[in-house]
Amino acid sequence: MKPLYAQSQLRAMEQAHAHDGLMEKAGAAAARLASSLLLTVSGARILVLAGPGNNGGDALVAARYLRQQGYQVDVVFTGTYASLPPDARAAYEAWLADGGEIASGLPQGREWQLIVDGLFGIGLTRELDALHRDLVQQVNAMGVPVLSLDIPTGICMHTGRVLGAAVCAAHTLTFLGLKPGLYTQDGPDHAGQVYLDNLGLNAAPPAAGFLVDVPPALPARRRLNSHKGSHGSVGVIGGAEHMVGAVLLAGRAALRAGAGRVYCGLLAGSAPALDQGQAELMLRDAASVPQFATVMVAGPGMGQSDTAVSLLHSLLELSQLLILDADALNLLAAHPELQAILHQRKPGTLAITPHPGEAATLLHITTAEVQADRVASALRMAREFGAIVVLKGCGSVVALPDGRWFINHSGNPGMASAGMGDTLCGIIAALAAQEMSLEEAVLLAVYLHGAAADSLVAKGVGPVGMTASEVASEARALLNQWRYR
Ligand SMILES: NC(=O)C1=CN([C@@H]2O[C@H](COP(=O)(O)OP(=O)(O)OC[C@H]3O[C@@H](n4cnc5c(N)ncnc54)[C@H](O)[C@@H]3O)[C@@H](O)[C@H]2O)[C@@H](O)CC1
Ligand SMILES: [K+]
Repeated sequence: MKPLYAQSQLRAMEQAHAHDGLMEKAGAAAARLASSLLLTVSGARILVLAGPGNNGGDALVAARYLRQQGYQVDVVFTGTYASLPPDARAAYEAWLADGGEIASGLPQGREWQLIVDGLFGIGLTRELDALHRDLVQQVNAMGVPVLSLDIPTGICMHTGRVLGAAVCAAHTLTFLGLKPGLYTQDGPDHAGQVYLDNLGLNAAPPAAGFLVDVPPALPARRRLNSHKGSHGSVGVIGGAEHMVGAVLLAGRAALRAGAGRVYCGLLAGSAPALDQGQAELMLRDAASVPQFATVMVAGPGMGQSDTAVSLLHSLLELSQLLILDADALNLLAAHPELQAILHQRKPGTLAITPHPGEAATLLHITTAEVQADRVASALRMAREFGAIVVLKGCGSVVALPDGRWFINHSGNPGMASAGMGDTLCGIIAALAAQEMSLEEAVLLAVYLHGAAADSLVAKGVGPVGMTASEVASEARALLNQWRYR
């Protein structure tokens, strides 16, 4: 896992090393990356966009090095010399002293092989003004690869939100530390490939959060002398009329992620007695399922009937590890008496897995407000519900009641299809049933779920048409590969 930093921490790093020539190092690193990206184009022409702050300073340093290497470099500067911060002013002067020229608008009739975006970095505090919005839109329309410095201009470093308009970069060279906005919400669509240069600062402060970009803790290796009872029992409750499949998907995923036994409790009156496609699943009366299971999932296709409410009520009062999704979350939002029970549960025994719409219902705000700051929304739910939270979506956020948070770095848009959430719940439950803590199970399941989808894309199964069942099977393959090979 890699550390993610808040703006205040990055500022503190900058200030602690104010005399270490960080901007010079940042610009030099940018020039190195730019020329490596341009290897095949000798004498290429590069457009460098420099904004009104230190991000612009980085760009001006990069421009100078690139020009010295023989590239033809056009600089467009959108700030005013008199308002430049000192390092950026020095970079501006050095560029001119080196023979470089400055334009205030895009030169016409030129073609560039690369654009370096140094308009705004972590100092962007508000929506882009009309001038910058227009420039960003023109850049995006050119179809030329863009290297963004620190963060694509227009992306909020904390939230990944687009502030008015944002540069769509092919590459982002980020400095000192990774920013959450590169990895969630709209960040991943704009950042392209992300490279980190720590500018020689090896001692980093404690992280604000973490990027989950490698498999987190795995379940223990199985003892040879083990039996199905050694690998835990998962129960899944839901599946009201017309929604039986949601429970079966969760149950099947739990089997594939290694649960020793899986029980499914379906609420539908017309529910089958057997899963024809997965006879290993044990279908039982919903109310009886918790007595067989060490870990429970409730919510997939559960509906909002009185029976569902009373089942959920009794489940919340039991001591098993519990994962709530879908309708269980809607029920929780609609019934304050259910919420009251949550805080009586032992810490670390409840996980909730809302998508942004369900999160909005739980927090009584709009989906747009949830998405405006996904990390803050997830942390708020973790606190208010005393639960481990997975806020699903691009860059799923895992938040814990003690304030720790994580952004998941696996997955792809092929996962935006029905049943993926049910599969995730089943995987979480199976991992928790195999003696992982619920926190460990959630982190591994979220990463594994996305990694399985990525693996399918690499094999040509998706992103279009990838199914939740395929993801569950691929997750099984990866889990075995990571643990046993
Ligand atoms: N100071 C240092 O030591 C270092 C700074 N670095 C670079 O400096 C960047 C941060 O620099 P700054 O703090 O100067 O911030 P930026 O360069 O990101 O932008 C800040 C400037 O833009 C203005 N601004 C903010 N939002 C605006 C908007 N919507 N429309 C118009 N103007 C707006 C601010 O008033 C300020 O003048 C980093 O992202 C990184 O690229 C790196 O070189 C590392 C070292
Ligand atoms: K930038």
